[in-house]
Order: sequence, then structure tokens, then C-alpha cells
Amino acid sequence: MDAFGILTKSGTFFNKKKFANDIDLFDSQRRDGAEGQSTQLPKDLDFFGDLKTSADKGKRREKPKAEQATDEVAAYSPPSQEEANRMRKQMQVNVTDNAQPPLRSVQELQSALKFEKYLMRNLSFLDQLTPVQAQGIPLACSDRDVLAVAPTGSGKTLAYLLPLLHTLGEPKKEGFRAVIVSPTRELAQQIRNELARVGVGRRWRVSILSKANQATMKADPATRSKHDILISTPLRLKHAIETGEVDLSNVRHLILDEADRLLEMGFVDQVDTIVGACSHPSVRKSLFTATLPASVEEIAQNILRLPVRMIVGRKDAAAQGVQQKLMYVGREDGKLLAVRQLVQEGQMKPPVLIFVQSVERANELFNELVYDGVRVDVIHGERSAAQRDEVIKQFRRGDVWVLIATDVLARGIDVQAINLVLNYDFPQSPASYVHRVGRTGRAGRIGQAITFFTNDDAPYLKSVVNVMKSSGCEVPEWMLKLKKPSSNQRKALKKRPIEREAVHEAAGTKVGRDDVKKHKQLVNASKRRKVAGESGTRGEPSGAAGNGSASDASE
Ligand SMILES: Nc1ncnc2c1ncn2[C@@H]1O[C@H](COP(=O)(O)OP(=O)(O)OP(=O)(O)O)[C@@H](O)[C@H]1O
Repeated sequence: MDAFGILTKSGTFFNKKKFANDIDLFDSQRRDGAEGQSTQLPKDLDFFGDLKTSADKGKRREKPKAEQATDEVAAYSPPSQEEANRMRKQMQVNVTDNAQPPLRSVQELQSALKFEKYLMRNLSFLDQLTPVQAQGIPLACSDRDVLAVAPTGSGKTLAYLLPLLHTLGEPKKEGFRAVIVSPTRELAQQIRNELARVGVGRRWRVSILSKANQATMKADPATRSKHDILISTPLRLKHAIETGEVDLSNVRHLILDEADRLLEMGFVDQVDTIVGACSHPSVRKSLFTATLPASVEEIAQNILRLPVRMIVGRKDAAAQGVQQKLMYVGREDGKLLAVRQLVQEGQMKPPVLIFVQSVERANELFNELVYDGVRVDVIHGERSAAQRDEVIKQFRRGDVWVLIATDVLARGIDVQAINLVLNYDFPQSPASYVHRVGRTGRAGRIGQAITFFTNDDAPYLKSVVNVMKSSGCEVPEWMLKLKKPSSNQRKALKKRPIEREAVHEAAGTKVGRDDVKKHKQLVNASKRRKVAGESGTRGEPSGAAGNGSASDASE
């Protein structure tokens, strides 16, 4: 059904003329077969469904211009301490260690850090480094654990992938040497695609842990040694560790993407198992995130060894390119009317991502909008993996104009063209708000975010208002004077308007007793260390056998 030029039953009209440029954009993407830079699917998959880069074909290639250009490496002179500080100030970068100065340009990856030519060639699409890359890459290339917090859409993925490929050097048949953990399958796939893009020219063997390759590794342990990098969601990886299907004892780099989410209840027990399994004495751990509540930071610091902490911009603020609005809709039933109004007014300029709080809510809204003639689809944890993949593909291609999602899509997913994020249901926490609205306004673009609120949401407004204010948005004076929700109100939010389970549904897991226990243990361990004057984190890991296992830390 065509979303454009359709008069809907509620009198809603998608104006095809008005969105002509957008239609052209998608049509030309389809013509070129492009799916957005970072999301192109890898061209070759090996027998695991894993990634093979073009070098695997053994073809001779013409040397591209970009590669020729990197034959001559410019001389590098490091910035003085004063200049480094000036650069940091300009980029709004705060770092706890001055040792590694930020880079001034993409070229300095080669001149200062000795990045190899194949990597430089693959980076020819970058004009300049973002702040998290300019400071984060030299840090991650040094021999330190890193805790990095930077806004949504600011290029954190390359900030950890580039140092990873650079320090791994070349593929070796020694088994997994790097593990990247992501809270969702969708994000894991996106990370793999980004690796495909920047890893071209080396025979990197990248594997996303799945039922299929778990079975292969179980049946034929020799295949385990053929891999370099493993990407996984925590639950699957924990299971594979416990059943002996993967061996992480040779891992030198452990990266937690969306780290604060991974250290929340629901995941922390799984992550603890993973950290413990990465038992090599020289394993380096990096945590990347856009939000870091203080309580989670304590846990993060517990699993790191002498970490460098880097904050870009204001912690827990939304990205600057997101224009944020709050919209009062009265009661629950006002939401649908408001959506139709937005469509009518032409404010729902596709592509649009709508967040709701649960699977049921997603399906309900889908049924309403699909009858309105909107080209809409829905994604949540109860759809099959294949369906989810297909929906995302269609959304990226522009075949789906409005995508309704639970928080399964709130983190990490990079669809550059998203014009509007609509919080149909009020987010459960400031962090959830920041990540949801961060699906737009990425990589320096401008995007819109609208958050509906009802009378029932009023007590919780303050937390979102605070995020908006610290991101530089104008908010009405009366909202700034609102009281903070009480702890009982905060607890109640998690249950309203219906049982809100979407967050844990993202990983197919729920908060269990083990999680609650682990969480308490980690927080207590952190407190004890503070009392003992160890300033948390910056001490040695307290895990048995020095492996930094978070669970051991508290024992
Ligand atoms: N130096 C750069 N110049 C221009 N675009 C870039 C640069 N680095 C990364 N990008 C692009 O910016 C987009 C956002 O990057 P990425 O997904 O890594 O953001 P992120 O910080 O991880 O966001 P989130 O917190 O939402 O996960 C991607 O499309 C990526 O290709």
C-alpha cells in the first residue's frame, strides 16, 4: 500500500508532493543498491555466515587513489600539552589522563599511530575525526582500559573498531582474540557491517555468535581457531561459555558497546561470566556508551583496570543535533489523535521511528496505522530474527516509512536518514530517553524528537526536561519548576501504563534473582573499596587469578 497520496479513514493525508525529495532519496538508494553507509551488508559470507573480506578472493586489484595517497606519510609533531588541552576544550572532551594527546586529523592515524595502509584506504570516506575518535583512538591504542562516554551518533563504533583492528595487526589462526558484546542482535549485526567496511583488505574472520555457528564449533572444535573477532549478545555468549562451545582465554580485547545497558540488571550476571572467561592476563577492556548513570559507573569501574575515563560533551545529555519537543496529549486515547494530527500537519516527515513501551502496544498501534494507509511496520522481541532483519532492511531502504519499535531498537541502531523520533509512550528513564531520541540527529545531522505526555506522565516529566535543558533545548519555565518524582513514583513508572517489559525483552531475558544478587554484590564491592580509600576503580581488578571477574570482586 502506498503511504503517499492516500486519504486515510481518519482524514489523514500523506502528501506525496511535499515529500518528493525524500522519495527520490530512497529511489536513488534503491537504484544504487545502497543501504546507507554504515549498514551495507557484507558481500561475502563464509560457511559460518561469517564475514570474508575481499582479500579472501585473492584477486589482484588496481591500487586505488586513496592508497597511493597514503604511500607518503606526513611527518608528525605531537601537540604541546597546551595545544592538546586547547583542542580538548574545543571538542568538549574531558579525560582523566593526559598521556595521549588527541589527533588533529584523519591523516594523523597514520603519521602518529602508524595505522596501516589498508585501514587508511578504507577510511577515505572520513573527512575528519569526531571528538570521541580524535581522543578515544589514541587512548584505545595505548595499553589502557578505557571508559568512554560520548553522545549518540558521534562515531563511537569506529572509535573502538579502528584501534581494535590496528592493535590486532593481522588475522591469526589462534582463536578469538577480540570480543565485542552488544545488548541486541540488531546492533551486533550493525557492528559486523561496520567491521566489514573498515576491514577490507585483510582476511579478518569475524563471527556473530548464533545457534548455527555454536553448533559448528561444538561439532568441530578445530573451527574455533579460525576466528579473530567474536560479536555477541550477552545471553548467547554466556551460554556458549558455559557449554564450552567458545573459549575466550586468548582474548586480548573485550569491548562492551552500550556498556551502561550491559551493566544493568538483566544483563550484569551474563556480562560477569563473559568478563571472567576473558582470562588472559593482558586482556584490555573498553566500555563505550552514550549514558552512564552514577550507579552503573561504579560497576563499570569495578571491572576495569586503571582505566582512562573520557567524557565527550555533557554526560547523559541528548545529542546536539536533536531538536526536542514535549507534547501534551491529555490521556492515553489522545495519543492516536495526536499522531493523526501530526501526519495531517506534515510533521511526520518519513522516515519516522515511533517508540512504545511494550509488544502489545506496538501491535495495537501498528493495527491502527496500517488501516490509516501509512506504510508502517513493527519491530519487537516477539518477532522472529528473520522478520526483524527484514523489517530493518526495509526501513533502511525506505520501503517502510514509519517503524514502530519497543526499546529493542532504542540503542545503537544507525539509520542516518531518520527525520523524526516519536516517543508515543513516555520513556522509562532519562537514559532510555537519550538513546531513543538519539536515533535521529546522527553524525552531525539535524533531527526532530517529539515526546507525548499525558496527565499520568506529569510526575515524570522533570527527568526528561532536565535532559532537554542540558542538551541546550528551550523548555518552558513551569516545567523547570516541576518536582522530581519520588522513589515510589519512579518505581510506579516501570509498571505504567501497562506492564513495561520492553527493556529486557530486547535481550530475550528478564531480571532474575541472580541478576539482583550480582548487582548488589558489585555495588557493595565498589562501596567497600571506596571506604578503603582505593578510589574505586583505579585500583587493580579484584577478580580471582587477576582476571577482573566482576563476580570475584565482591568475594
Ligand atoms: N568521522 C566521521 N565523520 C562522519 N561520519 C562518521 C564519522 N565517524 C562515524 N561516522 C558515522 O556516524 C554515524 C554514527 O556513528 P555510530 O553509530 O558509531 O555512533 P555512536 O556514537 O555509536 O551512536 P550510539 O550511541 O547511538 O550507538 C555512522 O553512520 C557512522 O558511519
